[in-house]
Amino acid sequence: MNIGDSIPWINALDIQGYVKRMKAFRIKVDPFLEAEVDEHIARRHDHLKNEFVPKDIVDVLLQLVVDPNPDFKLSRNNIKSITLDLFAGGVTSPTTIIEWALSELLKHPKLFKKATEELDRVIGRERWVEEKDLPNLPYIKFIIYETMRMHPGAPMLAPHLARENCKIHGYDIVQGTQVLVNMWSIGRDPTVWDEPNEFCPERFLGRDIDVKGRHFELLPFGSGRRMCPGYSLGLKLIESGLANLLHGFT
Ligand code: HEM
Repeated sequence: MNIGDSIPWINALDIQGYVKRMKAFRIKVDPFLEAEVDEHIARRHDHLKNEFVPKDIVDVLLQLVVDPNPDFKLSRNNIKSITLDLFAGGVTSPTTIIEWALSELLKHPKLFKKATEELDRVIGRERWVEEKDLPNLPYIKFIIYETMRMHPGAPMLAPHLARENCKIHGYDIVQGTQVLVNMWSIGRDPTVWDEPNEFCPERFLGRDIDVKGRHFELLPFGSGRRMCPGYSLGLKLIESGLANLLHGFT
């Protein structure tokens, strides 16, 4: 967390050095994003005589730039920012969860064995795990749910803003207040979870809980209209990444 977000007069001091690091990162990553956008524009021009068929998200975003009657206008900076957002969401979040899952499994060899037994039974030793196999690997899914309960990728989700005055648990929340949902402490709350500090994927067995934002005790992707739009892709990346690592290595 950036302390300056909560105590605005401290913000200018940048005491954690986030703004400095962000600016350094921008200098590093901007040439890459510029090159991507240029390359896509060039490819678009090459196809100008034939009908251009967008191949990826940058093509789609560029379409919005040239659209004569857009619902909203995108700038080059917007395209670069959205692309960077997708990299951050699509790469760092899933890999963090996979690392936590591996860390827990290394501490719990019995669970590790149970996971590899499921893989041997469902997939066999002759091939890798594919996307179509994922619905048949419930134990892998429970490991991931349990990992996200104890180690949510975004422990405070993203900051939200109260659009109107409201009351939560007897507290008055004034319109315009920044609201943070502490997913980390909900995931460790003993009134919600039995033995919350124990890593136990079996707790999900036979329970109707998923991570789609419907069960407020487990919201690693948030909930409602600002919920993570990449949750389905994110889950598949984690499930297939973890399953293949467990399947291929000891
Ligand atoms: C395991 C992986 C992921 C986790 C744990 C995760 C988690 C989250 C969380 C907690 C939020 C904020 C939700 C809220 O405050 O209510 C969020 C927002 C977002 N996520 Fe993800 N995410 C993951 C994967 C992805 C992927 C794969 C993408 C895209 C390729 C993505 C793109 C986004 C974007 C664009 C937002 C902002 C949405 C908005 O503000 O309206 N995420 N994510």
